[in-house]
Amino acid sequence: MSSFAAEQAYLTTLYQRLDSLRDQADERLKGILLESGGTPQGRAQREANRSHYADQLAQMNAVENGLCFGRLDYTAGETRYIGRLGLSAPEHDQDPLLIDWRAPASRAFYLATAVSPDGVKRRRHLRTKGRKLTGIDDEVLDLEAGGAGGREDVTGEAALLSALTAERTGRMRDIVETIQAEQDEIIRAGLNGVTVVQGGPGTGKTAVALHRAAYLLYTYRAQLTKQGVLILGPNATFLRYISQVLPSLAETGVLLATLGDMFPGVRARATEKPAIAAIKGRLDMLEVLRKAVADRQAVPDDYVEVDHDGYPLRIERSVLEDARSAARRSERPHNVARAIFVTEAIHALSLQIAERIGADPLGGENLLSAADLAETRRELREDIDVQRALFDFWPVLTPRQVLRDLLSDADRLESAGGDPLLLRDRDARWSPADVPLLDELAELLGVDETLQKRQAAQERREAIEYAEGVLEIVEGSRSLDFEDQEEEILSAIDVVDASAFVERHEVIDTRTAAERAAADRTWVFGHVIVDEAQELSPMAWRLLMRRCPSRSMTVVGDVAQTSELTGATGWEQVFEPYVAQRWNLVELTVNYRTPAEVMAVAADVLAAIDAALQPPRSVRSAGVDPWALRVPRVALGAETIAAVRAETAEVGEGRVGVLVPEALAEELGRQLVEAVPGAAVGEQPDLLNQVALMTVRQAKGLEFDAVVVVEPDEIIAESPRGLSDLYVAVTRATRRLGVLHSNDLPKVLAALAS
Ligand SMILES: Nc1ncnc2c1ncn2[C@@H]1O[C@H](COP(=O)(O)OP(=O)(O)OP(=O)(O)O)[C@@H](O)[C@H]1O
Repeated sequence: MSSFAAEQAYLTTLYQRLDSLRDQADERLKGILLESGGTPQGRAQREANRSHYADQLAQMNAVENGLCFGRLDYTAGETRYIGRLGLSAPEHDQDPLLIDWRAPASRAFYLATAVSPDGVKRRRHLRTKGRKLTGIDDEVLDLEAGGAGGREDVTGEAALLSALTAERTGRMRDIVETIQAEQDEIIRAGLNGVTVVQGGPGTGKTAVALHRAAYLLYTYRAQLTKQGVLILGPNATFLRYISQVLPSLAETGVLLATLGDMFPGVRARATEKPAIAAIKGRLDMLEVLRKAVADRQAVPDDYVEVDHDGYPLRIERSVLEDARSAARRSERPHNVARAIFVTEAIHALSLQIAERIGADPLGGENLLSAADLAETRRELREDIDVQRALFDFWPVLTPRQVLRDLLSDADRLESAGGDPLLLRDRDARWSPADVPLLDELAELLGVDETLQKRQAAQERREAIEYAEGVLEIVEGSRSLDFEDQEEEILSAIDVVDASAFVERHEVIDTRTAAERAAADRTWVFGHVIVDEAQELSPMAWRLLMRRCPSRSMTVVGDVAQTSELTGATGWEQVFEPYVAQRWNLVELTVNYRTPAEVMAVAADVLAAIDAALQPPRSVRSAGVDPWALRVPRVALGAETIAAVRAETAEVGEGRVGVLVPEALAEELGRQLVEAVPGAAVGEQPDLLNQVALMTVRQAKGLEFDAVVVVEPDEIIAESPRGLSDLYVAVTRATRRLGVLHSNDLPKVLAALAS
């Protein structure tokens, strides 16, 4: 049999095995779905089994394409097949049919080279379409057996180049078939500690981050399935761009989010001026927020008077000041310390009343007993007017309320020491830079647990009430009157039955850790991965560190691409405050995206950002020179359309990205859509369209077969980090780069001027 036929036969065996395992899981799942009743534990176990088989099925469905992509032949005669999933043989004592790419036994597939073959004689890449084998690429690694050939710095060169030159689709693909050695090292690093991956554009940072998530979930499954893994990306368009990678690797338990999603209940998507976002991102905001909360703990100029028990009761400033000092001294969050404030104030007021009504007319000791005083305190506590007055001086606050009030009220802002530039409309939508502020406020305010407990008790009471109603219908008996106190409920009804009923009917939480984490501000993740990490502000880092007290993190980024004004220009400044020196820096040096011709242009821009920075080395040339075209300003729209048409013709099914200055985005977008219906423009362009026009900020992390950069000098001028923006823009291309300009070409692009 030819080796092609033999490999096809093996693939067929693998798919048959996959089908049979899938049928088994399907049968079991159906069986479970038919079961009902049982004890609460039994139901919980059933739910666990259900989700186990459902996950298995989802995984097996996900790996249908590219199930097996590699084979290793060892000098000792052994052969291993590598794939997206491990497949055991039908007989338990036989070797596995397929080894998961993440298993230690697969490692040689990514690392073995002719110089250090690690016992591997031949690495074979299998190319497939559906269940059919379409091609085989072999690398002989045993120098004595036949010589290596090809390049020493990449593994699986043919397969790699075919992946890199493939047309883009608007969605990132997994790279599991061609992970390179320097990437593999990072993907398989241990779970603990902070790993910072610094790498130039196109070095595979995003790819590495995603494959690392898949690796960690495979290797530390029990721990991470419970706690979940968070991947934080720069914006929603980017998250959509990467959204297919983990499912194609059969992993779904990861929360993909932007900073704007990190405060449950808020979807912060509003855009704002970079300068405003920068103010919000600086650590000075901490003091402003502290002051804003303290300002809510106000006292009257003199006193307030309320009606208590038919008499006027004066609440003096000094009473409130003392109560406030006691509450502040506790250093508890505002809503938690409120109980102290109220207790202290009530105590002082009760003494005031005692003075009035218990004074001995003969000048002796106060006539009120301790019990009388306690009764007075109870009455004060229950007096709605007193409650209201105290609420005004120490209200229960929510983060949204405090931040909205602060940012929309010039007096509050000034009093808190906030920059007047922050002032905005009261009904303005939340922006991503607001989220760390909301989170910080949530910490400063805390949650009044008595309130929370009361709410939980109330919910349970309602459930019992409902259960009791159901039992009542069943028994055709008594009606009940519920009081506020739970104890009273306990004595009033046969709670054992009703609460047992509630328990039995409580919904078992079937959400994954990722889903539960998304709804819980205080969720602590097992691992946090941050992409485009250079953009995060110091305030945003504080939020993230709270979500990851174990500091088990992978942070990928490029300090030369920083756009945000409070973004990082060095990694020390980010991590020093949290982990001192205990973080690990690794670098990626090879650019897989951008061909050498384009990278030569980018290198000049990089040199202008910082002469000490080295551009990553391109792994290939495209054979096409980047172009620049000077056009009259009035013809910019028409010329952009013409360039888009020309580039579209060049890239076949591939994608064309038009990157424009912020100030021109709307107008050029409008003209483009008129001429090229379906072109993606606006705040969240749909990358599945063949042509997309956006600002550089939106294009962070994305790539296109052809990129047209419009008015580069304006891109530079728009921001103090304009050169970094231009660097990002020119490095988005996988094949072709063009520049349209009506003004002079910026000096950094002089190489294009010929
Ligand atoms: N080992 C690999 N095999 C195949 N393709 C790869 C490999 N590494 C990277 N790529 C491809 O190179 C391109 C760039 O990768 P990626 O987007 O992860 O880079 P990046 O470092 O995050 O870039 P940027 O900083 O510009 O956002 C992607 O299309 C990715 O699929």
